[in-house]
Amino acid sequence: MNEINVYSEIGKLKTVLLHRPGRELENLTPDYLDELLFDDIPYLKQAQVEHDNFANLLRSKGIEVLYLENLAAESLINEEVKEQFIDQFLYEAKIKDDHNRKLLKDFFLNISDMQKLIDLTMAGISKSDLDFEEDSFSDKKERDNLFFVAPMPNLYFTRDNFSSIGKGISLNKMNSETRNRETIYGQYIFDFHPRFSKKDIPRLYDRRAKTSIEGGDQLILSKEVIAVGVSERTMLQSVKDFAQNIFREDMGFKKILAFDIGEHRKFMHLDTVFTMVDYNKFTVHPEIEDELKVYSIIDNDGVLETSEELDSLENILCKFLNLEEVILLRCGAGCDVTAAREQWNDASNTLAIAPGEVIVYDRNPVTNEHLKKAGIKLNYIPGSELVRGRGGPRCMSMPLFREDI
Ligand SMILES: NC(=O)NCCC[C@H](N)C(=O)O
Repeated sequence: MNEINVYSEIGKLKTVLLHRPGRELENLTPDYLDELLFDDIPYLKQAQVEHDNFANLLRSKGIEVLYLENLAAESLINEEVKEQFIDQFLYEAKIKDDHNRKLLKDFFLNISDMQKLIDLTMAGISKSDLDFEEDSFSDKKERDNLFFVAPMPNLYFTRDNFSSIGKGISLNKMNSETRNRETIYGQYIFDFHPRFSKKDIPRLYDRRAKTSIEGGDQLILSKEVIAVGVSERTMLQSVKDFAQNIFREDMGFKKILAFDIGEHRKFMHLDTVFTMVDYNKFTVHPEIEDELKVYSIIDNDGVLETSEELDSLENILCKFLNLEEVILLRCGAGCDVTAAREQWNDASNTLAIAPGEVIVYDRNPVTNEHLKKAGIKLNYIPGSELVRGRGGPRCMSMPLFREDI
């Protein structure tokens, strides 16, 4: 059996990957918020309560919930792999000072519990955690820094650093340094984890690529069509490279739609403004509709053909998904102020767990009511702390297996 099977956005969800927020959130401080892509510092205890509630809801629907941190720990299968991981982790954490790199390496090597080791690499290591000689820093920037190793607070957005697509995975090159460090866990899971490493899972993108692509921009609209956002995080060139790899693997995907949503922090990925909730129903943030440009990319005998689609979003979706009608459910239900506020709080970032059934934050009542009136079944989760990282149910989950529709 394949471990990865994702040919839609809405097929019944069977297995999903989460990351329970950990101490990395407590290593957020005001001076680092911008660099670490956060708007505020969540209260960890409450964020964990909210996240556990999300995981329990998924389990109550019969969905297998896996945790990134557990898979990563289980991937350090022997001392050799452990040491290779530590070396690569420290290299990517840019510990320039040889002396401190050696001390940190010894510190990590001495941890025999792999879970503890992984959790620490995620949380980061502050200067107050370890008793190192400050004077040994040659570089002023390193001396002034609060951390030896910076935390990775965005890990609970498992949607972004790699994506399951068809039977393959796109191990993404992230746009920011902080998020690109996260992709090391996916690398070790797919190289070494007993459940995933032996399955010949096709690789659809390389985390060392030159241009970035992020999972929040990758949406599987049908078994033939993938939408990819061209955004603050994903370049058109990356979409073309990704398309080439998709067509090479011959998994049945025939068309890539590149949705150019512009570069904005408030909607950094396509899934913050557009998600699929049923066979012919989509959430959409009205602010993107006027500016949106859509390009279709197909494979013509080994050569990519790209053309701009000059039509409304509805008509483009009808055409490419072979549908008679599509319904766009606008965030804020027609009110621009509500749309702006609720989109900021991830009202359009729904996670479909079956056709017509989604998980949403309870804090967006207007958009939620609009979806409900359109016949969508809603499951609510609280997210007052989780939302401070700017992501909703879709951002916080990576489906590994969906039933085909
Ligand atoms: N798919 C998503 O939109 N994920 C949310 C990512 C939020 C995170 N703070 C980031 O800026 O990358």
